[in-house]
This record gives sequence, structure tokens and C-alpha cells, in this order.
Amino acid sequence: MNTMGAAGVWEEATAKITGFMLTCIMFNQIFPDFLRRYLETLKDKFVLYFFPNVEITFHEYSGSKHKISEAYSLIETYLSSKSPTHSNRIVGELVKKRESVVLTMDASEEIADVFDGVVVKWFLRVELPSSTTISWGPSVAEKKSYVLSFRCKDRKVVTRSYLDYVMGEGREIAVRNRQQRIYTNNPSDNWWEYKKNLWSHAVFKHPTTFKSLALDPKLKEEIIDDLATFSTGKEYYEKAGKAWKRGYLLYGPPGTGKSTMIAAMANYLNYDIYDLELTAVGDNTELRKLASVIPSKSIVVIEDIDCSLDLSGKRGKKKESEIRGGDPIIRKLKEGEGRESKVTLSGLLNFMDGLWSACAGERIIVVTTNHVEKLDPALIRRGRMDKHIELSYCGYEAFKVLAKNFLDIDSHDLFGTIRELLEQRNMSPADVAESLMHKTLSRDVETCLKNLIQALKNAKEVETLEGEEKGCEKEDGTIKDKEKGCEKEHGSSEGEDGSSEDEEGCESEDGSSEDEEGCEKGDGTSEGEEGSKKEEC
Ligand SMILES: Nc1ncnc2c1ncn2[C@@H]1O[C@H](COP(=O)(O)OP(=O)(O)OP(=O)(O)O)[C@@H](O)[C@H]1O
Ligand SMILES: [Mg+2]
Repeated sequence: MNTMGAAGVWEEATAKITGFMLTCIMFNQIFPDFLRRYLETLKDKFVLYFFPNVEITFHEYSGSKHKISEAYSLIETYLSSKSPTHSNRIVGELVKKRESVVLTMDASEEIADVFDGVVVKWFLRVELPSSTTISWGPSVAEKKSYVLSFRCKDRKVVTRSYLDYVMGEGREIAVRNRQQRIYTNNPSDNWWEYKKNLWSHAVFKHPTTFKSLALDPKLKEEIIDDLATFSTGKEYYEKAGKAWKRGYLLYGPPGTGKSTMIAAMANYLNYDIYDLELTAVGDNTELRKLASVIPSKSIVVIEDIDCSLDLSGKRGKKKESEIRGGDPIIRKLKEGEGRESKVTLSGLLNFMDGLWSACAGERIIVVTTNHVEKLDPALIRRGRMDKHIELSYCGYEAFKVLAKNFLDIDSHDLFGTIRELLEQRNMSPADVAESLMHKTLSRDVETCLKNLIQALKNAKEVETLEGEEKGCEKEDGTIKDKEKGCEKEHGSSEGEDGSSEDEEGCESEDGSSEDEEGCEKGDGTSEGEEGSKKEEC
């Protein structure tokens, strides 16, 4: 009975479906277009009644798994301006300039927004890794996405106007609240670990500006002008068919302000700094990956490029004897540098040119070196390094800037003497700055100036010693005693009363005392022209 009944129901259902399909075919053939459209609208209303909301999802990472999606960041920034008044869980973050806390939604919280009378809701979805297997490595990063939901009937307004509005506002707020950042590349072994980021960053707060930079005023003016022309030159570069990028080569002896100038440039342009540590880059492919995620309005910095890699093709391996000798800490550091990098000169040239040509937006690359003559001409040719800037020893004009910075004075009776001494010898701005710094709470300006005079006189004396066949050699501001290995930097001898801080004897570069090597000083004091510092190596 039961079996018969089931068969009957089945037959009945089949007949009904067939009937329905035939009706649909007849409907399409018989009913006129306008009636069909009307019925379709009715169907839409029916769907809308039961499923009224549309959802659009913006994932944190889309496309490149190493780069946060621009839309996601802009939405995040936009939503930071919307106070999540009804949320119980809110995230706070300090932003620049306003120095105030901005509140944003936490995971799984909702923010409502109104645009042109249309109400929408934003929701932060965080998906934890679904894997239940036990892993000994670090956990896989969670996946975040912003979900925008709105009524189906508002689809046009949302997709055509609201989203554009959100992106535009996000951009503006980002510019207003931007915290300048300094990035450095993570070693590639850890790329999977650092939440997929190739670069890690810190907030960049460097007080240097062009005003406080001790530099010849003409050169300073020229550099500022160059940067301003570049940053406002979008149309010019487009018209000229040239990628909007500019390369600066900063070269000169240690302590002449190369790194300081980079900070001044970044502050002037309000750009982020991407400090590329070449020794941490495995090969050219990694270098390209790093380059591909650098956004516009960035300064890419390669410091001391001649020390990072041997770009002539040979790897920069330290001499065995260099590693064996010296301070144990320095030795450890030097050993650590041994990580083999396969970045080649051509890889680096591509990083500079290939990338820049391919990406839109302004970027600056700054390369610094103490030894410009060691660099391959291809690396520093115009077009790659468009502007070569030599930063040299402290001149009188640069000294005046330092005197203003450190002592807050524009003139002094001792300025004349200092001017003469500066003309006679080479002292880096770093050494001048050190001599000018207050060393006591009394903040006595005259003592500081006398310190500098003494340091300059001492430095001059050393040059005289060189002439007196003491066996010392001048090398980029460094005096070396070839026979005894006694090394001393120009201008490093200074103290409150002009006495040398180096009372025990000469110090080697790594800070180890070399008294035992036979380096001996009379009384350890610097006595200026008359009582000359007695130094016997
Ligand atoms: N031109 C300058 N103007 C102001 N301060 C300077 C200048 N040059 C050097 N200094 C001071 O000296 C210190 C060292 O300078 P900086 O690190 O910029 O030198 P550098 O040329 O990068 O040296 P290195 O070649 O060793 O990297 C800075 O902290 C800064 O205070
Ligand atoms: Mg430097």
C-alpha cells in the first residue's frame, strides 16, 4: 500500500514540474515583453523583501600577499573618522599632528554611516585560521576584511557614489593624520613570519630640518629647490615621458651630514623612508619583491653602499685576519655580516630603474658613500643618480648654523678665530657639533667655543706632526701611525677646559686602548699652540 502511495506521489510531482515548465515556455512565447518585465520587477521585489541586504567585502590582502590592499587601508582610515558610538569594543591609536587618540572599531564591531539619505553598515570581519593541526611554527596570520552592507535598493548610490566618497575621504584623512615612518627590510627567511610583511616600520620622528642642517647656504638652497621642483613636477615628468623619480648620491667623509641630510629631505617632503639593508637581501628576486611594495612618496635609502656589497661582482667577504683580530663584540658583528647575498650590480640597477619606470608616483632614491671612487660608474650615472652632492668638512657658514643650533648665538668675539682655524683645517660638522655641545648645566657659551678652538688647534698640530715625519698618515680625517697602529680622529681631542678626554693614551678605532703597543702621551693634556700636546707613538 505504502509503496503504491509513494509511487503515486512521485508521479504527481513529475507531472506538476513538467506542467510548470511547459507553462514557462508558453509564458515566454505568449506573454508580451512589457508583461514579462513587470513580472520580473515583481520577482525582484519579492527577493528584496526576503533578502534585503547586499554585502561587499574588502579583503586586507588582495593581489599581492605582501601588500595591504589600498582600498582596505583607505576604508580603515575613513572609518577612523567615524566615532563608533554604539560599539562596546573600540581600538584607539595616536595620530600625528593632532597628537590625539583616534577611535576605530574592533573586530566584529559595526559602524553605521549615512550618505545621501542612504544608511550603510561597516563590519570588521576577522577570520582565524581554520587549521586544527598542531604546528610548531608561528601561527598563520588571521584574515581581516571590511564588509559593507546596505539595502539592495541602494545599490546604485553605494556603488556609484558612496564608495568613491569613502576612498576620497580616506585619502584626505590619511594625508592629514599621516605618521611619518621609517621602514627597514626584514630578512627574507622571516618573510612568512612577519604577518607577510617584507618591511617592518617604526614611527619616524627626526628633529633635523634644512634650517638646522649645517651646510653652505648656496648648496642648501640648491637642494631645497631641486626637491621642491621634483615634488611638484608630476605633469612635467609626464609630459617629458620620464618616470617620476629622482636619485641623489651623497658622498663625503664620515660625520659630514649624509644621514642627517636624508632626515632633512624626508621631513621637508613629508615622505616615508625605506632604509634598504642590502646585506639582508638574498638575491635579485627578493630585491624586486621588496621594490614592488614600496609606495609613492617614499625615499629609498641605501647607506654606505660601498660597504654593503661588493658591486663589482665579487662578494664583500671580510679578510680572515680582520675577523680574527680586535674586540670580541666587533668580531661577532663582523662574523654575523657573513650572510651571503647574491644581489648583483645588475639586480641593483634594475631595482633603481626597472621599478621606477614601472610604478606611478613620486619616489626618491638616496645612496650614500664615503668612497665615491669605489662605485661602479653605471650605478652613479646621471639618470640613476641625478644629483651628486658632496658633503665636506665644516666651513664657516656651516659652523654658524651649528652655533645657532647648539648655543643659540649668531655672533661672538671668538667667531673670528674659529673662522681662521676652520679655513686652515678639516673638521667634520659632527666633530664641530660635539665640541659645541654643552657639557655642564651652567651652559657656558664661551667655554663651548673655546672647546672648539682647542679641538681645532689640536687637529692642526697633528697635521704639523705629520710634516715632522712622525710616521702618521692622514686618511679621511683620520691620523694613523703606520708603525705602531695608533689611530686618532681629527678633532676628537676635546674637553671642558681644552684638556683631552683621552687621558690614558691613544685609542684604536674599535675603542680598545693601545697603550701596551707603545703609544704614550706626555701628560695627557692638550695645551694649544704653546704647550703642545705631547704625543709619542
Ligand atoms: N651638516 C650637518 N649639520 C648638522 N649636524 C650635522 C651635520 N653633519 C653632521 N652632523 C651631526 O653629526 C652627527 C653625525 O652625522 P651623520 O650621521 O649625518 O654623518 P654621516 O655623513 O652620515 O656619517 P657616516 O659617513 O659615518 O655615515 C649627526 O648626528 C649630526 O648631529
Ligand atoms: Mg651616515
